Amino acid sequence: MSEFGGFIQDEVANDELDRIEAAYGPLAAAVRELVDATIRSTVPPEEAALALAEVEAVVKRLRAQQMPGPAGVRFNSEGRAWNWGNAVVGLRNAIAPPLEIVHVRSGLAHANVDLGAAYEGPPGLVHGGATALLLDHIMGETAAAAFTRVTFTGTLTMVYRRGTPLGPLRLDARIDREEGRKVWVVASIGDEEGPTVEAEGIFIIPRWAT
Ligand SMILES: CCCCCCCC(=O)SCCNC(=O)CCNC(=O)[C@H](O)C(C)(C)COP(=O)(O)OP(=O)(O)OC[C@H]1O[C@@H](n2cnc3c(N)ncnc32)[C@H](O)[C@@H]1OP(=O)(O)O
Repeated sequence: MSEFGGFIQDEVANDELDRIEAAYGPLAAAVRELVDATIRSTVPPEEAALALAEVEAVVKRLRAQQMPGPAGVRFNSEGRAWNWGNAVVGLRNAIAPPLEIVHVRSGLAHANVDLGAAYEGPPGLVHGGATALLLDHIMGETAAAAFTRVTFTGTLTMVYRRGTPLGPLRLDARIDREEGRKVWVVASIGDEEGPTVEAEGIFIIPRWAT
C-alpha cells in the first residue's frame, strides 16, 4: 500500500471489492434502519434494554477485526476507487444517507435523496447542518470535474430560503466559473415546490495536487 495526499493505493482486486460491498452494503443499510428504529421506537424501556444487549453483541462481533483508523479514500490499479467511510456517500457508513450522485457531465450533477428522522433539526424539518453537509459533498464532487482532479472546499455560503421538509428531496450542482486553481460551484436542495437552500462555494485545487 502507498499513499498520495491521503489517497491510498490499495491493491484489492475488483471481484474481492464486489464481495466485500455485497456484504457490508446491506449491513450499513440495516444499521441505518436501526438508527431510525431507535429514534422512533415506542417499545417499553425493558424491551429497549434487551435490544441494547443484542446491539452490543453485534458491535463485539464487528470489532473482532478492525482497521487502525478511518477507511480513507482508496484506489487500485484496476481503475476502481472507493470511499466506504465517507459521511455523505460512504457505502459502509450508516450516517451517510447515502447520497447517490448522478454526474450528467463534467461540472453538472444532481441527486435524489429521502431524509428521515435521523436528519431532523427543527420539528419535521432537515437540520441546517445536514443540508450543508449534503450540499458541500455534491458541490465538491462537481468541482472535481468527473473525478479528474482533487478539490477542497475553501468557502461555502448557504442561503436558507425556507425550511427543508423531511422526505424526498433533490439536489442540483453545477460549476459556475473557474479561475486558476479556484472553482466556483452553485447548488441547491429542495422539494417539489423548489429550492429550500441555495449554496455557493469556492473549491480550491490544492497547491500540492498540481
Ligand atoms: C471527490 C471528493 C468530494 C469531496 C467533497 C467534500 C468537500 C470537502 O468537504 S473538503 C474538506 C473541507 N475543506 C478543507 O478541509 C480544506 C482546508 N483547507 C485547505 O486544505 C487549504 O487551505 C486549501 C486547499 C483550501 C488551499 O490551500 P492552497 O492550495 O495552499 O491555497 P493557496 O495557494 O493559498 O491559494 C490558492 C488560491 O485559492 C484562494 N483560497 C485559498 N483558500 C481559500 C478559501 N478558504 N476560500 C476561498 N479562496 C481561497 C487563494 O486566495 C488563492 O487565490 P489566488 O490564486 O486568486 O491568489
